[in-house]
Amino acid sequence: MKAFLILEDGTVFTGTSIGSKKEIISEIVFNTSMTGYLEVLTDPSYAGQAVCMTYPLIGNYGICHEDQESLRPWPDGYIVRELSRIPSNFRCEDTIQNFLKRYDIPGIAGIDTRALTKILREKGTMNGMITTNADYKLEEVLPKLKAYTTGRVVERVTCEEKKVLKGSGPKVALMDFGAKDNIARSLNERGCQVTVYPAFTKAEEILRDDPDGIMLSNGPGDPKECTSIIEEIKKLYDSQVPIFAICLGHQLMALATGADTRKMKYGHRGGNHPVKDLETGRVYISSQNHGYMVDTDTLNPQVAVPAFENVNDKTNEGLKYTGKNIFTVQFHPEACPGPQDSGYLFDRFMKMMEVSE
Ligand SMILES: N[C@@H](CCC(=O)O)C(=O)O
Repeated sequence: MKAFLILEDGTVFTGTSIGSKKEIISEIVFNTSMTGYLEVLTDPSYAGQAVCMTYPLIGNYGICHEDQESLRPWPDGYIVRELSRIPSNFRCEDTIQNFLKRYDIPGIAGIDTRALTKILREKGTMNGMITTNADYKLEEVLPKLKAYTTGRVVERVTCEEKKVLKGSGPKVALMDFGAKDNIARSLNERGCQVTVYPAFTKAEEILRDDPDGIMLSNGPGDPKECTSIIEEIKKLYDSQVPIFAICLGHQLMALATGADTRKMKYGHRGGNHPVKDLETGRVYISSQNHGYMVDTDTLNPQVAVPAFENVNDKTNEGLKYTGKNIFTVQFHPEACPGPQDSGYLFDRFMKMMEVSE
């Protein structure tokens, strides 16, 4: 069956329908990772977006549930050049096709994903529609695409109840704004006892549990939509508990302490983004997935200073908080998929918790 991807600028791609036949409108973004499509699909930060994989063959090693970053796939839609019909891998338990169908996620295959990516890079991220309805009327679709906004998405992806994961070491409170499982895993591997809290938990409740450290997770959407969460993060900042934050967590901490964030032209999503540690000058290759960034012009150096910078476009990739045991990164040190270069940042967090004992 044919499917159509209609972009806000009027471009239409015709391909083959994959997954569900449902019609969706979403923000269209691209990810340049060459592998790890399952981790991308199950990364809650993609909620509210339809993701185009630029690698031309997707699905060839199938779905292995153990590799998932959360319980389900989250994108509104999925866009690929070629979908492997017969995955080959001894760990394979399912196909992308079935996986998308099971969760009612529509997609489109067989389109020129390079052409699509070039449009998004030149004009910036835009909204689009994936539909199997060949009788669509462009003049009716385009105003809908222009009017569409992602809105609040953290509430869709956060856990419902607080849960304690095994461990005997330092107690870490992990705020789940849409956390990838590998964040808790990276902490567990270092012996931490991780307690995962729903995104809207009050700071008082977290602090009452007396954590040794607080971890603010990644998550979907525009950080400025998270107004009530930002209020709680202000209180966490005022406590003396060491804090480490990733991606959305990094943006929320910046907003909570008076800095501003803004939307990037087309964001960073992929497994090979070079980031420079501004203290040592060393460059690490990082996994990234973000469409917003902290505007360093709005930083008050008495509150926070840049700690990492993207080597490609010089955008901010991390902050160190002045006089505080707090540091935050825009990239994903837990990787998955991606290079393990920056995994040492979890060790730094462990040291921060030791020092503050
Ligand atoms: N939703 C935010 C953060 C992404 C994340 O935490 O992975 C952004 O796109 O910039």
